[in-house]
Amino acid sequence: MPPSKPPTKPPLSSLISTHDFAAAFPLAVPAKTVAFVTSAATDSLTCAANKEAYASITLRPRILRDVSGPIALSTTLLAHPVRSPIYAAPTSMGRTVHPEGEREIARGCVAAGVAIVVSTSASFAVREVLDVVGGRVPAFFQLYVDRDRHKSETVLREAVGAGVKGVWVTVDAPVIGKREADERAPLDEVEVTTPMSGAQAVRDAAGGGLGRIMGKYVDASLAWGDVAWLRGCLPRGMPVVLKGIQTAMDAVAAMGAGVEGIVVSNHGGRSLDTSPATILVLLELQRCCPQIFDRMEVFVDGGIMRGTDVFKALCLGAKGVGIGRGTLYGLGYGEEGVKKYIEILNDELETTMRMCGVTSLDELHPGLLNTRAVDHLIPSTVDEEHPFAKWRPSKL
Ligand SMILES: Cc1cc2nc3c(=O)[nH]c(=O)nc-3n(C[C@H](O)[C@H](O)[C@H](O)COP(=O)(O)O)c2cc1C
Ligand SMILES: CCCCC(=O)C(=O)O
Repeated sequence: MPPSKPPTKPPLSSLISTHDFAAAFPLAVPAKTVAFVTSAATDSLTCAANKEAYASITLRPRILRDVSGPIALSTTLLAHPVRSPIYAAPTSMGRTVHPEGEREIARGCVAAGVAIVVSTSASFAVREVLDVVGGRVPAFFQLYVDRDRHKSETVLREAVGAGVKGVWVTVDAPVIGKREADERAPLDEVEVTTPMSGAQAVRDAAGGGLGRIMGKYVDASLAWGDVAWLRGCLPRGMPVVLKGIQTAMDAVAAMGAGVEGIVVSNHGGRSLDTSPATILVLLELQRCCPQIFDRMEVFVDGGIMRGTDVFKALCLGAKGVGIGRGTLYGLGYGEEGVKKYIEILNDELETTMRMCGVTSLDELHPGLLNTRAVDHLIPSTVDEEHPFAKWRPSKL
């Protein structure tokens, strides 16, 4: 028998859903890249829960409301106009997927008219990515704070100088999560450098985990008081967003710290396994601290695979919806793939809106959802009366 030919990736024209992109990804990139991108922390329960929780919330479609007119998906993110609330969440080391990495993601975002968030651990310097953007869509900078704060200050100066519209500080990864598939996959298949963090991909005694090795610079001492330090590094008026809020208590604390936005995120389940699905955290914020939605922009990411998922997040108050792995699945097909991935979600969102009797984003509200199946999972208060807030370890 002749050796069987390795399967080749299907043509872009044949992909019609985000699931098609996810299935094609392993055929488009090296095995190490698949392990790095698709892996999640320990048992991947949160990664799965992010998706499953969307399925547990059902829609309450309204009928006979003349939805023949155009659908308006355009909105603003931190006051910057975009064609859709969907944006490219920050993802590191884009060159593991495509030689042009984040620059190619940027081209896809420009073509789709959506915002991009550039990671500190991008494969290109922030200016090289923003050169591609050319001011045509808003670009934000995701900051991992370096243990050497001078390095962070330099990177922030470069990001501001390059023209980013805000800084998103990641707060759900004081250390990088334990991703076993990434740890096990040999490191020698990919060449990785991250110019802004200056990290080197060198295997160590713990394994070949790209995320862990490249994330060693991240400062675990980061604390609430550092919001003032960050403000001091930025020009007046530059928005600050905390990425990785997972409880109403911290959402309220973020409001108290005076930031302009938060991202409800668990890093796509890559940080702490068994942390709650992000759509449930969004529901918790609606129940426990609805005032925050008037004071800050609330974004969400994690597990979004369908227009109905986007719709549910927007109904629960999200101003924007981030796509992490999906952007990289699209990147497997270059700029066109990124654009198509976003447009598939836009099309599905439009269909969902018409079916639910609405034609513009400002008509979305929680009443279009039935959350009964998950209500028992939602903590109901943020104050000290809450049993979790009172809980202390009985044995120290
Ligand atoms: C390969 C990969 C790299 C990532 N790198 C970063 C990063 O550098 N900074 C960050 O804040 N989040 C990072 N994330 C997390 C994403 O911003 C986002 O929170 C997450 O992927 C959303 O979940 P989803 O993949 O299910 O869409 C990364 C995610 C992936 C999959
Ligand atoms: C560079 C550190 C890790 C990047 C990251 O955030 C991720 O892989 O999820």
